[in-house]
Amino acid sequence: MLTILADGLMPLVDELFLEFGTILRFDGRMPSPEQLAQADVLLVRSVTQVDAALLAQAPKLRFIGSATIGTDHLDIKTIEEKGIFWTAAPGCNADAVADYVLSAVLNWQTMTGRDLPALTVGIVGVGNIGSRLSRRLNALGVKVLCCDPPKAEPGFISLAQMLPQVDVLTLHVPGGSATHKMLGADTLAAMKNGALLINSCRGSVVDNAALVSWLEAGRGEAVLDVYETEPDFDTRLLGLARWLTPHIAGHSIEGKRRGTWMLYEALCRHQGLSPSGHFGNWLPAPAVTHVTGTLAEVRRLGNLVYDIRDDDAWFRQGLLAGKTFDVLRRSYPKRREWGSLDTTFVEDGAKVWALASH
Ligand SMILES: NC(=O)C1=CN([C@@H]2O[C@H](COP(=O)(O)OP(=O)(O)OC[C@H]3O[C@@H](n4cnc5c(N)ncnc54)[C@H](O)[C@@H]3O)[C@@H](O)[C@H]2O)C=CC1
Ligand SMILES: O=C(O)C(=O)[C@H](O)COP(=O)(O)O
Repeated sequence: MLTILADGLMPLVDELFLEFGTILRFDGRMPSPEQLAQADVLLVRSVTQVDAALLAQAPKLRFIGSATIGTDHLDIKTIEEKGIFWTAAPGCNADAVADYVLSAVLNWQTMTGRDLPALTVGIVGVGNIGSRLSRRLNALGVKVLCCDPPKAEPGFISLAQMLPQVDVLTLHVPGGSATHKMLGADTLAAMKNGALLINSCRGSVVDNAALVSWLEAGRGEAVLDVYETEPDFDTRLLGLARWLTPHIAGHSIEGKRRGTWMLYEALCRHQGLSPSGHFGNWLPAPAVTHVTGTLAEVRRLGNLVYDIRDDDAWFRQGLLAGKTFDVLRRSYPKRREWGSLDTTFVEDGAKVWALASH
């Protein structure tokens, strides 16, 4: 029997992992030394740094699973040197992040009175999130430019080519040394005047000091979910950024459950077992059933499923009330994905399907 040590906010842990042994839960960013000393399996979120210091306290550890897309909180070199198996959950909450960015783009476009087909959006990092976003924006008739040098697909362009052309620049690259401060004073200066920068990947990708100067100079606008200083929050951004959220772009119910399910499947494989059941059993019922409408109503429906402005207001009010970044993340309201809508569209259903599916 295994001792499984899991982040207290991870859903479905008891339901899926009890068959493997005993479950211990931890709250906050770090498990206690006593818990680590007992753990055979460690299940974490992005807030737990799995580094040499943590591993030194966990001599029995054989399996590490992170219910996240990003892996920059895992010291993979040290984990592998110790012969510990590790895995993450690629794509688990990609739809939720695509919903987040779509809401930012559509509400910003309405607010600034720009014409949707005249908008050019640049996507940097065209993996699980970037490609879903590209499909949705294309379905709405928005011009999309893509930058992803590791993929180097035909038609993709460099960041330097993209910066002066786009009205919206949205970042979807992994964190880590290769993308550290990819957006700094020079790159920001190369963007169009009045452009919108969206960062929902990792805070380390944007140089915070350069961003603050760029915003103070009135050169452009920003929508931010992640911060270089996280979990500390630079309060100057409150008066400078258009919409701010506390690293919740991927926090849908579906995305979180999918993340735990992917770790469960990986532990089954690691133990030579077959998963019992399938993920569909754990999906919540559709949020809204049988919506009928036209493509013109996509915007209204989009805000019904997810409206970034509500999360911005909730975050600002929480900070004003003295709550910390981490406390707010822990109390994030329940949120569904576009895919939870059961829609029947009377006009151009194919386009709407592209928005709601991956
Ligand atoms: N704010 C939030 O709640 C969430 C944030 N994320 C972040 O978003 C990131 C992206 O997620 P996915 O799309 O699922 O990852 P992915 O691994 O599917 O795609 C990342 C893409 O970035 C590309 N890339 C790498 N270096 C690049 C560079 N220098 N320039 C341009 N492209 C580059 C890769 O080739 C790849 O296609 C994650 O690594 C994670 O850090 C993910 C989920 C939730
Ligand atoms: O998946 C990722 O990568 C993320 O950034 C997560 O969505 C962050 O969520 P938690 O670590 O709070 O689960």
